[in-house]
Amino acid sequence: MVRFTAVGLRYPSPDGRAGPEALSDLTFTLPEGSFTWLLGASGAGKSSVLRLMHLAQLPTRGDLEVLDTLVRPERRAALPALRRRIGVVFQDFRLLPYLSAFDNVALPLRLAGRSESSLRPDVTEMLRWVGLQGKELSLPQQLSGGEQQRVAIARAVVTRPALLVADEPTGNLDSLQARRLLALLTQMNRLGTTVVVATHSEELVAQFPAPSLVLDGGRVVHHG
Ligand SMILES: Nc1ncnc2c1ncn2[C@@H]1O[C@H](COP(=O)(O)OP(=O)(O)OP(=O)(O)O)[C@@H](O)[C@H]1O
Repeated sequence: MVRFTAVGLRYPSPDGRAGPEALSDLTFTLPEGSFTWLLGASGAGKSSVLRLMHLAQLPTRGDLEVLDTLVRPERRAALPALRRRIGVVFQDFRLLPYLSAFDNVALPLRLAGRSESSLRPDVTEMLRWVGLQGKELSLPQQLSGGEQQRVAIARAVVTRPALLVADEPTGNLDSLQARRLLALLTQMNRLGTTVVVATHSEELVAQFPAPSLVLDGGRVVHHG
């Protein structure tokens, strides 16, 4: 479950002083196991909301609960463990260019201290799930955009996250690849993961109907 209660976010301005609020008075709840579209014009605050959800940013006011944990600056020590339960997919993939598809997907498991023998079947299964069997040894530059994004999805879900957030994950894909990617995200959702996807694509939203959270000027203008 993700709950925002009167959350505000203020980024520092270039002179180091507090800038204007990028997000104001956000109050909403995303139930466990839900799928939510995050919509709004450019600059409305979608990425900022997702950054709060995956704990890359802390609110400057209000209460934020992620996976039933109240996120507070004074509880910073608890954040790394909470972050490990959250998967993130970015528009620009953010794969490590010098690692193979296998090693990109294996990375979060290696960072969590999993042994090589125990992670190998999980990584192989994830790459098969996203349709990349046979491409395990390919470097990102040897893969198409859609294939790279599928590696990024496999990397985000290999740890079996309880929450998966995706920021414009289909922005660099053609419509067929975008539909395939959404099919994977909805499949994860059916398996119990809470999923939040920010997008500009009305076409995609029409193809995968689900509740939406709509932002305008850093405020929620519709949820449902
Ligand atoms: N690191 C930052 N420092 C200062 N201001 C920021 C920062 N990141 C975002 N903002 C501001 O916060 C507001 C919301 O930006 P955000 O990136 O969340 O919008 P968005 O809806 O994701 O836009 P887009 O669809 O273009 O990605 C904007 O006014 C933006 O200028």
